[in-house]
Amino acid sequence: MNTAIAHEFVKMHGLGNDFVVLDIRRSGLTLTADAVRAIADRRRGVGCDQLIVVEPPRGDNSTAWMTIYNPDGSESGACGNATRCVAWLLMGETGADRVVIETRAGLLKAETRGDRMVAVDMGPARLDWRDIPLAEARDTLHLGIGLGPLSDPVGVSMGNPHAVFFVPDVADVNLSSVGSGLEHHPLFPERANIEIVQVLGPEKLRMRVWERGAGITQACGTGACASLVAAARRGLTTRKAEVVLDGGSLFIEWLADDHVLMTGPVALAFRGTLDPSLMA
Ligand SMILES: N[C@@H](CCC[C@H](N)C(=O)O)C(=O)O
Repeated sequence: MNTAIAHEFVKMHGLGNDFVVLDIRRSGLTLTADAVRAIADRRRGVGCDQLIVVEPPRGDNSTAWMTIYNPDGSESGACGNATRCVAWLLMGETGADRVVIETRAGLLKAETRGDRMVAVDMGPARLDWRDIPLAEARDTLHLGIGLGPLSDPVGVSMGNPHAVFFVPDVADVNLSSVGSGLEHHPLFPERANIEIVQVLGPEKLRMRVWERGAGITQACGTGACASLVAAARRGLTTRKAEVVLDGGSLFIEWLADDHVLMTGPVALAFRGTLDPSLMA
């Protein structure tokens, strides 16, 4: 471990879902959960919704491995907005217009769609209760749980767990008061990301999110994918929709092979150097 070295980072976001991106492909840094929490702290660290570590590829078919940490120090298998950001950085390095990134959710293929727009194949939506995972066998189309005004979500795994609740109007739900209770519901042994979704039309959804390990964020890429899959499964939309989040829109398509394609913007805010004390 080389925690004494000051590490350079890039601060990026996708629709206001913000990330500290640490490229350790040459430095070989090992991060503790305490270091993740310190870097993600918005007052004493840099501050972010997720800390993203770019590592050397583990297989032959990708450019890099990406590890995703939430600000509470926990690790997630997937992050849609960060995948676009990291893909954009890696494509910028080589000048290529496509790249493959390895994650715990598998190999994710990304390609540029013009100026700071990136499309990522987020892999297949997984709908079996064991994949989410749930604590017991249930029909993932009707999980049958609820809290306050929210009831009966759809369960979807995009490499991370999601519970999608449909509501008449997202503005009427106090997400801060129900988010944590649903994230920690006993049905979700690995906790869950919680989406509330309003159907605006057959190809348009409005979504707000309470992210596992992070709380309310302005956008969640995997949450947008899970919401479109849940809406299409319930017959509320077609398999393609614009998902309007607090931070802006993502364009999601659930392809015939069950893979979910996500297209949206990336933004680079600044570059900086982490003080070694944050990693001690
Ligand atoms: N912001 C993300 C999801 C980040 C991980 C999530 N909080 C989890 O714990 O699964 C996205 O854009 O998908």
